[in-house]
Amino acid sequence: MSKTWSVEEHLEDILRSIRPLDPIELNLLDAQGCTLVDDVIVPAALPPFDNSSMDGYAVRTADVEGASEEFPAVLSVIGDIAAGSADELTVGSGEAARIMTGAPLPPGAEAVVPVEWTDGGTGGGPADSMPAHSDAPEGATGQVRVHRPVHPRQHVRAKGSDVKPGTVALKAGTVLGPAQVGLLAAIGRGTATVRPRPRVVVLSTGSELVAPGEPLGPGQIHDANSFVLTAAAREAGAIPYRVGAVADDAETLRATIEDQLIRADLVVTSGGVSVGAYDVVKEALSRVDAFRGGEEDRMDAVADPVEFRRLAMQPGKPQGFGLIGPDRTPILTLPGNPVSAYVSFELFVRPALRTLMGRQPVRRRTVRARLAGDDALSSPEGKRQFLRGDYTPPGEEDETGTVRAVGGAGSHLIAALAQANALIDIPEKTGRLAPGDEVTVVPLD
Ligand SMILES: Nc1nc2c(c(=O)[nH]1)N[C@H]1C(S)=C(S)[C@@H](COP(=O)(O)OP(=O)(O)OC[C@H]3O[C@@H](n4cnc5c(N)ncnc54)[C@H](O)[C@@H]3O)O[C@H]1N2
Ligand code: MOO
Repeated sequence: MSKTWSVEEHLEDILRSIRPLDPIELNLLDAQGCTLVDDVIVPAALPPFDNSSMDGYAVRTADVEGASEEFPAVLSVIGDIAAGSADELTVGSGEAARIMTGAPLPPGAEAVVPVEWTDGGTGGGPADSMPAHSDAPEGATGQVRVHRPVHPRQHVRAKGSDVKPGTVALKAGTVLGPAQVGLLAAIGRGTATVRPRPRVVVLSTGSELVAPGEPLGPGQIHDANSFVLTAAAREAGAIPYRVGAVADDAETLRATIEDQLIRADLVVTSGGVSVGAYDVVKEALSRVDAFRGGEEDRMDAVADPVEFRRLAMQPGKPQGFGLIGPDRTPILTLPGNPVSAYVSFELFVRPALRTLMGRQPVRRRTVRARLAGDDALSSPEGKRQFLRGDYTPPGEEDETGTVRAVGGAGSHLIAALAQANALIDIPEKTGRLAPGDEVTVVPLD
């Protein structure tokens, strides 16, 4: 009998064979969710110039010293400085320029008085706001009464106070989320050099499979796996291509996979890897010359056929992995039982995708939790079991969270899988778990 692999051995073997995808330059929004390859250096100061943080009046501080509502400082308004303005206004002694948030601080001015600390040029009490320029163009002229003093640089955002030129804006390895995309845009970068999202071809196999939405004939079931695997691949950050279910015919399957290789950085199949007479994935891919890709690649193909293995794991015992075709595209062949396929995705495909994307860590985090519920759990000794769980994180009174098993161990139980938010990871040597025992949990968030 051939060797039984542990979960870790199988995963290590996969990760050893997979390299991050070559970097490409993408437009900013296309780079969202991708990993930066190099440090991004700030080209110029941000903000690029001293500017106002308030709508108000740019003044010299000496002119408003000691100002109060009772004894206001009266200044001549010399004009408007709107955001985006390139006007050359200089604020002299006894003068103020009406200034908008984000507008460059004019030469001569040292601080900004918010409009609420003035009469807004009306000659009345404290202003709430400025009248729209289009309605009251005279607001940029005349006099303004200032009711409070300001200190130097008050309400001024200094040039470079956000980032300075030559500093690192984002480090290599950063995943570009909305805020990081925003920073790159702010420093003027229209593109980013990142690891692209991997393209994943997802195939399910089985002559019993019918697409959802189509009626079932005798002995048929709806194809769930290609949907769950496509959705999981997308959630992991990949670009999935779902190929409809392929019937149990080795030549059709081989030809379908070969056709798909052109758009695949990784191929995932489900079903057909067990020991039955119609286990077509095994039949199609264990032939050493299955994907020659040309005479010159023959030796590669011989050296690396897809290897089918038995894992000490439940669900997910039968697995296959290899590198196929001229580009040695990784292929993971997952078992057909829907829960087995999904758990296998989480344990093996997701880390492979994260490796292709250059993302760390490649594995999901684990937490410790206490087993909730009234019943003890049994687990097959010698096999690592992944039960579906409903995990509640630690609360105010509870330092370790709790987890309750949902559904049974059966790998056909799709409804329970849909209720779960975690996997309960039970080691090979554990045969029984009682309520209150501590267990390892893999939250699926
Ligand atoms: N004699 C043995 N039989 C089986 C063994 C074994 O060791 N000895 N292992 C069992 C285990 S464990 C698993 S897991 C399955 C894996 O079988 P396959 O990968 O060959 O999968 P299939 O036979 O194609 O399908 C299994 C099961 O899942 C249903 N299925 C398949 N694809 C889909 C899909 N896309 N959507 C929904 N359901 C799907 C299929 O109808 C079968 O019921 O083998 C055991 N047998
Ligand atoms: O491994 Mo099977 O996946 O136990 O149902």
